[in-house]
Amino acid sequence: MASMTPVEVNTSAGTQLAPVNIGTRNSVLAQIQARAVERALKDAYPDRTYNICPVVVQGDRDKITPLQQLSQGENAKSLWTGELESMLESGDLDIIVHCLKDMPTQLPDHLEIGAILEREDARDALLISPRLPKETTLATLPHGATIGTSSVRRAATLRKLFPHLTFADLRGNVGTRLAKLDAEDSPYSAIILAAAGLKRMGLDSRISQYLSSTSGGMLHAVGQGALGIEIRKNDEGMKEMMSKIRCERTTRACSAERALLRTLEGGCSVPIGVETSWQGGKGLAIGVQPAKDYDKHGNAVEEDEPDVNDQELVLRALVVSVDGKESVEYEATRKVRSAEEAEEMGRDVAKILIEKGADKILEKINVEKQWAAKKQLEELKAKSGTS
Ligand SMILES: NCc1[nH]cc(CCC(=O)O)c1CC(=O)O
Repeated sequence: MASMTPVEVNTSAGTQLAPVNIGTRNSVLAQIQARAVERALKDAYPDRTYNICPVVVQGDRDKITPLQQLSQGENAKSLWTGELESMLESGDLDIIVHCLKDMPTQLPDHLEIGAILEREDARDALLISPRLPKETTLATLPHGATIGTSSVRRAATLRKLFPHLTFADLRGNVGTRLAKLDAEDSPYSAIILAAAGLKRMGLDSRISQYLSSTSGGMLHAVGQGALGIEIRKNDEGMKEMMSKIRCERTTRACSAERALLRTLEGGCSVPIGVETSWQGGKGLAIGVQPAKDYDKHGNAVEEDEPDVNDQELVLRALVVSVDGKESVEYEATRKVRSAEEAEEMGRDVAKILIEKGADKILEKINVEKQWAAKKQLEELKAKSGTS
C-alpha cells in the first residue's frame, strides 16, 4: 500500500487521485481534531477524497503503569505516536493529526511536521467539583483540597504558587476525567485540563477559571492548543497540501516553544511552562497585544490581526522543581521573521534559563525519575514472584 506519491486509481468516472488517509488516535477529541483537519483540506482541495483512520495506540491501552514510568527512555517516543508513525512510514497513512503538545521534539528520521494549524486556546483550565461553588478559583479552593492531574508541570507550578493544595494522579481521556471529578465519591475537588480540548468538545461551560501568567500564574505546555500534522519527508504532494492549511503565526510561536523544550531536553512530562504572545505591529508598538484576546466567557475576540512580520514575539518560560520550591523564569521579546528565527529565539531563552539554574532543577528531576522507575520495576518483579 506504500504511496510515496499520490496513486492514480482507475474508476468508472475516470482517473482519480487515491484518498488521503488521515491517521488519528481513536479518542473522541482526537477524532474531532482529525475532522477539523479534513475540513480544512477539503476547503483547499475539494476534489480530493479523504479517509479518517482511527488507531488505538499504546498510551490509550495501558492505563495502569504510571505515565512517568511509561514515558521513560525509548518508550517516550512511541507511547502516543509509535503505531501511527509506523503506518505513516509504510504508506498506510498519508498524514497523522496530533495534538502538537504530544509530539516529541525529535521525530523519526524520515518523518517531519508538515503543518501546524491555527492555535485554539493555549491555556490550562480549572474545573470544579459540582459540590463546590462554580465561581471557585485556585486561590479560593479550601485548604488541603485535592487537584486531579497527572501532569508534572501542572502540579509543580501549583505547588509553588498554592502550597495549600494537594495533588493526586488522574488519567484517562477528557470524558473519563470529567466523570471522575463528578463521581459522588470523587477524591478530587478540582481538575486541570487544557482549555483547547474542552472547547473542541463543546465542554467549555464546565470551566471555572482560565489559567495564565496573569490568572493563577500558570504557564501552559509547549505546543498546547495547536494541531501538528506529521508527514513523510519525501512526500512532495502532501507538503504542497500542508502549505495551504498551515498558520504562520502559530508555526512561529510553537517553533520557539519546541526549540526551547528541545534545548532543555525535556519530554512532555517535565515541568516546563511557556506562554507566547505577539505585540506591536500596525503602529501599535506600545502596549502588549496578546496572540488572542478573550472576552469574559473565555471566547477569542476576533479582530484584524496586524502582519506577523511587523510584530514581536513574546516568549515567557518557567522551569520549576517537582516540589515547587525552586524555579527559574524568563521572558524575551524579539522580531522573528521565520520559523527558523523563532527556533533560534527558543534556544536562546533556553540557554538563559540554564544560566539561571534550570539545568540543576532538571538534572535532579531526571535522577529522581530514574530512581522511581527502578523502584517500580523491583516492586513489579517482587509481586510477580520473579527476582
Ligand atoms: N496531555 C494530554 C493532552 N494532549 C493534548 C490535549 C488537549 C489539548 C491540546 O490540544 O493541547 C491533552 C489533554 C489535556 O492536557 O487536558
